[in-house]
Amino acid sequence: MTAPHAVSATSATDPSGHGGAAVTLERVTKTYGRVTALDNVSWAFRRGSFTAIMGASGSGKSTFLHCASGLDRPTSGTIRLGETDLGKLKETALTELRRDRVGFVFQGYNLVPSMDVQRNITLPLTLGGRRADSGWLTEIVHRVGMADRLGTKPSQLSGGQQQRVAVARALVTRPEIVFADEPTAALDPRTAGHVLRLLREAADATGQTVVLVTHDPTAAAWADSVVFLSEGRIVDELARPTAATVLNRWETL
Ligand SMILES: Nc1ncnc2c1ncn2[C@@H]1O[C@H](COP(=O)(O)OP(=O)(O)OP(=O)(O)O)[C@@H](O)[C@H]1O
Repeated sequence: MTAPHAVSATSATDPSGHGGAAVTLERVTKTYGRVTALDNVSWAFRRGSFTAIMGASGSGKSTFLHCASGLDRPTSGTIRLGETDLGKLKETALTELRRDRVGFVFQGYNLVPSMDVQRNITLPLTLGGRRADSGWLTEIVHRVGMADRLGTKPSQLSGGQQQRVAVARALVTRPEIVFADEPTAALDPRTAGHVLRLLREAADATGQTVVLVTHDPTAAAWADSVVFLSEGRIVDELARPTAATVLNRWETL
């Protein structure tokens, strides 16, 4: 499956300031001992945009995603989700923010084996003591094509089906932003295309902001723009990417 031409943004930055940004990083640095994994990074993800993050192994992609999503705290700098300064939140509040306002999709699906598809999808709501909005639940279950598998356990699903359940789980709280870390790395190209289409739809149909970490130029081509990391810094941005232009830019970095 090939990616459609990117449809909306030509830039992930927000020229109007923080008001239009889902997540803003200001001079964010993350060090591990002597290693500087993120080096004074500033960036804003415009609401409703779909951005791919690319870079060589060790360039800081996972660190970027973990800091931007509140999974980890930077050594210095400021990260805001909307107007909320993550650095000002205590651990419990940060956990609740991640559960209620952020969606995550990982390479390994991370479904709970003992729970059926429906319970896996609604888990973030259950953990937050909330009930599913039945209209929204029905919509996302149909969107990911799992309406007839709600009683199935993850072990009875293919990798692509499990990842579609994980996407539904990421969307069930209507998060402001969805972070996806190599979500298609274990999938064949056609199945990967199905999963990427779901992320594209999340941005286009529901205005969610999507940030995708990937090594794959074909996957990156589903995004509105590609941000390139090298040695912990943002070194380039490519708008309206195609697999060919991503590959070309990658080779000339
Ligand atoms: N927990 C950690 N402890 C020490 N060093 C770390 C830790 N996490 C990351 N690093 C280092 O920080 C740098 C950036 O790592 P990061 O995992 O963010 O890169 P990446 O671009 O996601 O790599 P890959 O594509 O291989 O997953 C690397 O030099 C890595 O060794």
